[in-house]
Amino acid sequence: MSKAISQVPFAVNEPVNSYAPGTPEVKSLIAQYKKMWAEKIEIPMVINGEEVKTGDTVQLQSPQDHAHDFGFYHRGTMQHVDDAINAALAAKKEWNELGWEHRAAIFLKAADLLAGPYRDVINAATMIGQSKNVHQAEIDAACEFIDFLRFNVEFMTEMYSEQPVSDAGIWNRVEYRPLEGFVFAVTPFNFTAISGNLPTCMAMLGNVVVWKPSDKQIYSAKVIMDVLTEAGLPKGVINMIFTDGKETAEKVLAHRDFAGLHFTGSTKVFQGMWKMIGDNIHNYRTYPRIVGETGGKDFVIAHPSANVEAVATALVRGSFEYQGQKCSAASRAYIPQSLWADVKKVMETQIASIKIGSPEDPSNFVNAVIDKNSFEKCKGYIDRANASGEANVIIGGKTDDSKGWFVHPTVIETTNPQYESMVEEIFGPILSVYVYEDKDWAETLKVVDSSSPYSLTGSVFAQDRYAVNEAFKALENASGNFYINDKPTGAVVGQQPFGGGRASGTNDKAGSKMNLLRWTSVRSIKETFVSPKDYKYPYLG
Ligand SMILES: NC(=O)c1ccc[n+]([C@@H]2O[C@H](COP(=O)([O-])OP(=O)(O)OC[C@H]3O[C@@H](n4cnc5c(N)ncnc54)[C@H](O)[C@@H]3O)[C@@H](O)[C@H]2O)c1
Ligand SMILES: N[C@@H](CCC=O)C(=O)O
Repeated sequence: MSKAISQVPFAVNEPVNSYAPGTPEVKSLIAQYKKMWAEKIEIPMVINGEEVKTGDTVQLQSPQDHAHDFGFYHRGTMQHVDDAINAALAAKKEWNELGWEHRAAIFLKAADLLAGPYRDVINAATMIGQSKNVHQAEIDAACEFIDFLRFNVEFMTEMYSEQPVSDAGIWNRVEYRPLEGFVFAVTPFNFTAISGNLPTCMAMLGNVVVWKPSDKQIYSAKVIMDVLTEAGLPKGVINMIFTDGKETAEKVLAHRDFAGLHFTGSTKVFQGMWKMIGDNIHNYRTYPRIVGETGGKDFVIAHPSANVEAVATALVRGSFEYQGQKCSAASRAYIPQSLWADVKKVMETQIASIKIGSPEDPSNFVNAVIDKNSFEKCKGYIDRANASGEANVIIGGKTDDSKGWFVHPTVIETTNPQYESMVEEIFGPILSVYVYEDKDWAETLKVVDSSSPYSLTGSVFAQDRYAVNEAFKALENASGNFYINDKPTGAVVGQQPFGGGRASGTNDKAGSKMNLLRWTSVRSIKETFVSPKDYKYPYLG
């Protein structure tokens, strides 16, 4: 244990590389991409620090070229789930007893490895497996993940420093114990950083983890595990398994030592897991912590005083970066009649200049959606809008699955603010727009607040400060992250703590002290220096 109270390095956000044409960093990253594209990677599970190869292999296909398989992973069974739980529980005592500085050092080292020798590798894996362009890979897989690691170390020490006051003659302390048992991280395909953050932030606090990444993010998940291993993470602390989601949940969530779920993914899956936890509530040693960040139907509302170019640009970037596959993506917009023709014109011009294709060419702004299911889902919304009497596809609408899962940036205009694409999460490059009469601003704020079950992110655009304030108040519970004159995506760790309420999650704010607190169970300690020796109150003589 520690014999000093030490200060961790001050966390600052990792600078984002430009990858401008001709720069050394873009040459290096594209060379890495080509190298990894040509390899056939074999990806085992990692249980108790050992690579586990089952022989039941699944090919990995790239979204931008579905005929190209870049490797395979080993699929596990329920026996591997048991093995992972047992490995985690076996590692618990030693990991918990290791001083926090040693735990912190491992994750700080992982951050430095990602910032240095692994930067191209994790970015390239994210480009190949998840179809992100160089900028989207850089802000996610490199920068956001590095930020999570460094800031969480700082938040952990801030949290540990928060101590109660003590009256004369006594010393009050609190200690932040890890949860009793093991914790379960279930992560989505769309952010490498989230996949890295969910298991690591819990492990940092002394917890032991069973981690099930999405089968669509396995390549970059492997890189995360490689980095953690090189950084010195002891065996069994984080166990990575590639097993069926539902079956795994049924097994893990029925275990007596299950102590917490850290989930990011769709609302329906999270609700199913919450229900399973409820059904098992009598089986547990302790009440499990449940943290879930889930779906979104994120809004942009413009006031008649808004700047046209700013609105149009926020819609183009907010809706189409990473093909709209961000939980924060702008997917419904409310534009006043007086601005609509101009906003539409700027959007048409900007979208016409967007290049679509493989991330291997950094000039492609839009790449492929994750898989066939997503492609079909997007196509369904486009086809139904084309056939609908109350909606029109006014920009884009083209899809092409001949080589990869490409859906062109699409804008649907509808006369019905309750139209399906205005209220349902699509998770693709499709923006729906409802044009309102300028006089209906206040009524439209009510529609924004009430027409979707989600409450993740949202933006208001206005130059009129009274209008900003009106939206701020009317939309108080309509989003967990609220933006004024900015797009609703791109939260930065340490700057905009991220998460939403209603059907969007438990709003425990990833990358913040609020989240870390959920993975601890506080013990209060009171020590009396000179203990009383008589039961009588002073006035009883
Ligand atoms: N709010 C946020 O911070 C945030 C961030 C990223 C993504 N998301 C959401 O995630 C979704 C997209 O990610 P996705 O497609 O990977 O989500 P998903 O719900 O399909 O999968 C998430 C994880 O759950 C697992 N899973 C799937 N079915 C399961 C089941 N029945 N039981 C247990 N586990 C199961 C998957 O294998 C994966 O690991 C979107 O809804 C998006 O809004 C939210
Ligand atoms: N933190 C990211 C969203 C992650 C969800 O997919 C953002 O703010 O855009």
